[in-house]
Amino acid sequence: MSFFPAYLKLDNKKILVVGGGKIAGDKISHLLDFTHNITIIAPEIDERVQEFITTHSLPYHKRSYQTGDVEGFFIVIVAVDDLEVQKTIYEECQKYGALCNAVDSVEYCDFIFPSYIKKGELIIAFSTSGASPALSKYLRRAIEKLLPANIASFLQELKTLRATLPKGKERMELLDKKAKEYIQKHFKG
Ligand SMILES: C[C@@]1(CC(=O)O)c2cc3[nH]c(cc4nc(cc5[nH]c(cc(n2)[C@H]1CCC(=O)O)[C@@](C)(CC(=O)O)[C@@H]5CCC(=O)O)C(CC(=O)O)=C4CCC(=O)O)c(CCC(=O)O)c3CC(=O)O
Ligand SMILES: NC(=O)C1=CN([C@@H]2O[C@H](COP(=O)(O)OP(=O)(O)OC[C@H]3O[C@@H](n4cnc5c(N)ncnc54)[C@H](O)[C@@H]3O)[C@@H](O)[C@H]2O)C=CC1
Repeated sequence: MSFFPAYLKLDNKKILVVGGGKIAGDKISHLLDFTHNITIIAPEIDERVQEFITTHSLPYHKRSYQTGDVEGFFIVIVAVDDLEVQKTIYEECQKYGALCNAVDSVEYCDFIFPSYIKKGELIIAFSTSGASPALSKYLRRAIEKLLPANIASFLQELKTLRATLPKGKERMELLDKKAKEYIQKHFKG
């Protein structure tokens, strides 16, 4: 079965990152686009992770993972270089009902990170279901180049129109027409 693409609301949801190396840094930098509610547990951390902790006042516990640490977290990212630790934490997540992402094995993932483009409120995500993260990355870069420079502000314009005009057939037709014309103009579709 493939992964279901969903966009999660992270307000008031606690996230735990276990590990503080290069990959933990990558995951934290992506999470920071969406939330600052991130706790880190790791005996050693890279300079970049230290910078994230300092800049965003993230709670950091300088130690190895201990049984029960996942309790109270909505999402847990296991960015350690040890598959046994990933398996143990994944199993604990199942027990405590936390969503687990293990960076070394799709088998221990309840969800996986997509590659994404964020332009204001437009978020385009790419996933290969774990088959080729590199393909996700290069596809993201290629698609990003095709996007009109003003797409975020155009989206904002549509959002405002949508919020101010009364709901109904007229609003629906106007928004559809504006979106269609914009896409046709920029993509010759
Ligand atoms: C399953 C998943 C789980 C997860 O991490 O959530 C996962 C797993 C693994 N990645 C590995 C390797 C690489 N990962 C990247 C890059 C990214 N990896 C990301 C996501 C994911 N990686 C999830 C699936 C995504 C999908 O479905 O496409 C991205 C998209 C998003 C992000 O990191 O936030 C981000 C690009 C961000 C961007 O720039 O847009 C690169 C390239 C690079 O670093 O430049 C390489 C080397 C090239 C290669 O292998 O392709 C390895 C092997 C490790 C080893 O060999 O030692 C595993 C483990 C395994 O495969 O078992
Ligand atoms: N999913 C992805 O996108 C990718 C995943 N990987 C995988 O990610 C893993 C991590 O890679 P790096 O960050 O480069 O490794 P790293 O060696 O830089 O960092 C490992 C971190 O885990 C911490 N750690 C180790 N045992 C721990 C424990 N019991 N409790 C808490 N923290 C612990 C260490 O202190 C360190 O901060 C590797 O196994 C690699 O194969 C690699 C490339 C991409």
